Amino acid sequence: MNGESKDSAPTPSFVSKNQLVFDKIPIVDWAVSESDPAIFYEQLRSAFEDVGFGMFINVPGFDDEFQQKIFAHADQLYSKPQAWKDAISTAKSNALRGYFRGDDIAGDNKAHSEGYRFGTELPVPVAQGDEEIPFYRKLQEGPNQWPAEADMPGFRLAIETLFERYISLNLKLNKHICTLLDIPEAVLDEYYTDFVDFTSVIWHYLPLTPEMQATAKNGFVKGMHEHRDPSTLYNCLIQSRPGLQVQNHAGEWIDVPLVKGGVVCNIGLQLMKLTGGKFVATTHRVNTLKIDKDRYTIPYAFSTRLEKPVLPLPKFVGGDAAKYHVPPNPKIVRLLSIENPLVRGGYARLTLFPAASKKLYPKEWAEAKEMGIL
Ligand SMILES: O=C(O)CCC(=O)C(=O)O
Ligand SMILES: [Fe+2]
Repeated sequence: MNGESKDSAPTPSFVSKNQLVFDKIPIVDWAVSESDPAIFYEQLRSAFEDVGFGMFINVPGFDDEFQQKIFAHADQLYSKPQAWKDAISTAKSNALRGYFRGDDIAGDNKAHSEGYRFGTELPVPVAQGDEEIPFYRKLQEGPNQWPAEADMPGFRLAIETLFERYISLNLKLNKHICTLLDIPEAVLDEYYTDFVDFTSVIWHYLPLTPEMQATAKNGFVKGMHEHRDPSTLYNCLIQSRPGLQVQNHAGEWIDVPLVKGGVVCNIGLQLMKLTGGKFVATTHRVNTLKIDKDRYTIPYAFSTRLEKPVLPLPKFVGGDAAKYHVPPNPKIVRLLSIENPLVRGGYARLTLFPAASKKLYPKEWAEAKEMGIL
């Protein structure tokens, strides 16, 4: 049994006393946000408080036709020869921008996926005098590696259009979250940088083969390891096929369905902390056993200010709102116990992209292994 499956087996201590044991992902209908706010906010509350995930429908700009065009670009990208993809490898970018494989790493961290990572277009950080640039800044700041336009006509424009639409969704969702929590919008704004700092990946999950099937443990073949999103308030994602699973508060894995034109949004650990546990960051994974054809997903999240410690807001101090939610994965508990938000954020990023970070940050990767967070 490998470490991952040991961690994913439900243990008797992982039973929530006060949290709804959900068996499906709530629908949040953006179309009723204006016509019937009471219904909308109840849907949003249930998604973020009871489950930690919502399937958002009727989000402007995310219709199925648009999403299919984006997935066609992803399909074209991943159909390119391996050497072409390796030419834009994350191995050339300290900020882990570009292409990487999740399956060229041995052991527990091997995942049946490849990815292409983006962030805010920024220069590589330059050291002043004899100052050392810390690893968490190197991981955060740098330029993207776009493919040549002639190789992938229209790709950059389409992906940047998607990012613009995600920005608009995030800005509106921030407002709705503040309304739901009954806090001024400025409170949330303080956790963001002055410019839009974001992280996004185009994931390609490889379809199940008999060889992969033979490695199944506890009904799981690793597309992505189980985790909670560490360094974001929340995350939004479009998907071309099912495969994502969310762990309910009794330890069972619930499939996230494919809803055409839907956007999956889930709470990250930062927002859980900020709300004293009122909003719940829920463990999730991608199970290749559920994937019979190539699956593409594109998550997108605003990054929070690296240096700003995230503590429960005054109205959530005391944990009255906090539900009893025992994190099931000891690796996540160890990650969360790192005090310094900068270092914790850096390690969090390493754990999300182990295949890419092992090569670029061997020292920090070995440390993370040693600390038991990888
Ligand atoms: O691709 C998916 O379905 C999940 C991705 C995810 O959980 C992540 O990027 O944090
Ligand atoms: Fe995630």
